[in-house]
Amino acid sequence: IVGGTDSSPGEWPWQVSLQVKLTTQKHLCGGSIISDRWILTAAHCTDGYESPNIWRVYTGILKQSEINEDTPFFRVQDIVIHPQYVIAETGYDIALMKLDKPMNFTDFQQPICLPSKEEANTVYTSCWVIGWGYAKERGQITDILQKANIPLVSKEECQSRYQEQTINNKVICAGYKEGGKDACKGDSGGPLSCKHEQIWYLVGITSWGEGCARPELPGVYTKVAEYAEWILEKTT
Ligand SMILES: Cc1c(O)cccc1C(=O)Nc1cccc2ccc(C(=N)N)cc12
Repeated sequence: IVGGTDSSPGEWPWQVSLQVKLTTQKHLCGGSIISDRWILTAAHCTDGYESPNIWRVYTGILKQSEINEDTPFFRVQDIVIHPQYVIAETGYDIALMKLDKPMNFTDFQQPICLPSKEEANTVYTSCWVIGWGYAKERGQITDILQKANIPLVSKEECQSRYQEQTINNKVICAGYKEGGKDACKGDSGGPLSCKHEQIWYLVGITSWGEGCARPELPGVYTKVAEYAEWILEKTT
């Protein structure tokens, strides 16, 4: 996250760190808890890492430095990638990870609400992007989970900024005209969480953007409400 601030323990209990263990282990992406066995993330996070066995899901974590050989994690039993996904910029950047066993919900790990298809045109006024991703374009993974509140941007404004891509109703854009606050590499797959009538909803999944936090170049997020049926079909 560029231009963010440190999160507090338990502030974003649905946020997970998705890590890959090969010869070494590293944080690759964020993700969101949506039930006791399912994590929602971005399909592009699995590019080149399609095998469920190499993934480790860390829940209830605030700092990456909390993670060591003794830190408990969930294994991944199954990865479900949207069938129409090709690359982030052309959409359908959504994937599900099924955990090897159900998690117990606590103050530090619990699900976020999915918006329904009917709520696809709700006007959200308080949205936050969260993650351990780069704090600048040529950056690195941060230790403490970062948060930044970002205003949503209309589809028309977003399309005018990205002439080479198609900005349709299945994505949602967020950013400041002057830049400065945005998601970045390593935040992918994480939530764009919006509070509406005292309830938090998973409105977007961090997907792509030209650079990070550049003026007039908003972040592009998979619009979760457009995939409510697909998610229910795959997880029930
Ligand atoms: C290509 C690239 C890097 O190599 C390093 C950092 C950023 C980039 C880049 O252009 N964009 C990005 C690459 C990977 C994931 C990204 C996620 C969000 C955003 C966003 N602005 N909301 C930009 C991303």
